[in-house]
Amino acid sequence: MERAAVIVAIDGPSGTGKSSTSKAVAAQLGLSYLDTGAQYRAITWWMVANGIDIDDPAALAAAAGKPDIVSGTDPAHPTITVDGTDVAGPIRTQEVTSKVSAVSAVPEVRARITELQRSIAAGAERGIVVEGRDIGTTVLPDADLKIFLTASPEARAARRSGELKGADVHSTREALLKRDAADSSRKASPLAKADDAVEVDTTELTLPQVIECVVTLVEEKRAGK
Ligand SMILES: Nc1ncnc2c1ncn2[C@@H]1O[C@H](COP(=O)(O)OP(=O)(O)O)[C@@H](O)[C@H]1O
Ligand SMILES: Nc1ccn([C@H]2C[C@H](O)[C@@H](COP(=O)(O)OP(=O)(O)O)O2)c(=O)n1
Repeated sequence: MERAAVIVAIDGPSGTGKSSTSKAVAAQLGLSYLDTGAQYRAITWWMVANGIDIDDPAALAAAAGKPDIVSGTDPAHPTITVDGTDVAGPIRTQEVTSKVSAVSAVPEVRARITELQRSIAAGAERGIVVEGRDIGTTVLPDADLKIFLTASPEARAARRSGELKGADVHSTREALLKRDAADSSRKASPLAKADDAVEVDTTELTLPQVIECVVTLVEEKRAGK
C-alpha cells in the first residue's frame, strides 16, 4: 500500500542543525526538502539588488510581490532561483545575513513567502521536511511531526564560525544572538516552539545522532504510535 504523504516541520534558531538534519532526514526517507530561510534570504537579496530601502517597511511591503522565487526540493540538490537566476551563493553573504531579519519581519513579505511554502508542501507527493522559524506554529500547523531544535549559543557560534572559515567566534556569537532576538521578538509570526513540538537540544549530540533521533520520531508517527 502507498504510504500517505508525511509532513515534518523543523524549527529553531540559527546553527542548531536545521538544514543539515532536514536534508539528511528527507534523503533517508525519500521525502522532499524545503529550506524556508533560503526563501527569506532570496527575497532579501532581491530587495538589496533592486535598491529597495531595507529600513523602509512600506517600500519592502510594496515590492514583496515582485520577485519570482523558485525552490528546488530535492534534498540531494536543493536549489533556489530568483527571476530565473541561481542565487544559492549570493544569499549567503554577510550583507544578506545582516538584512534578512528586517525584511522577514514585514507582514506582506511573510504572507507572500508563506503562501509559496504551503503550495510547495501541498504538492510534495511523498511528503516533505520543511525547516524554518515558524513552520510548526504558522505555516503548517497541521504537520504530522514538529521538531524544535535548540543548542547553546556557544555551540551554535562554534559551528557557524567553523563554516565561515576563520570567522571570530565572539563576533559570530553576537551576530547570531542579535538575529535570534530580532526573529523572536517580531510581531508577525516570530521564531517560536509550537506547543506540540518535540524539543531536541543538540548541544551535546553529533549530527548523525540528531538525524537518527528525528528519523525514529518520523517512523514512530508513521507506525501510528
Ligand atoms: N549536532 C551537531 N554537532 C556538530 N555540528 C553540527 C551539528 N548539527 C549541525 N552541525 C554543523 O553546524 C553548522 C550549522 O548547521 P545547519 O544545519 O546549517 O544549522 P541551521 O540550519 O539550524 O542554521 C553546519 O556546519 C553543520 O554541519
Ligand atoms: N520560516 C522562516 C525562516 C527564516 N526566517 C528568517 C529569519 C532568519 O534569520 C533568516 C535566515 O534563515 P536561515 O534559516 O537561512 O538562517 P541560518 O542559516 O539558520 O542562520 O530568515 C524567517 O523569518 N522565517
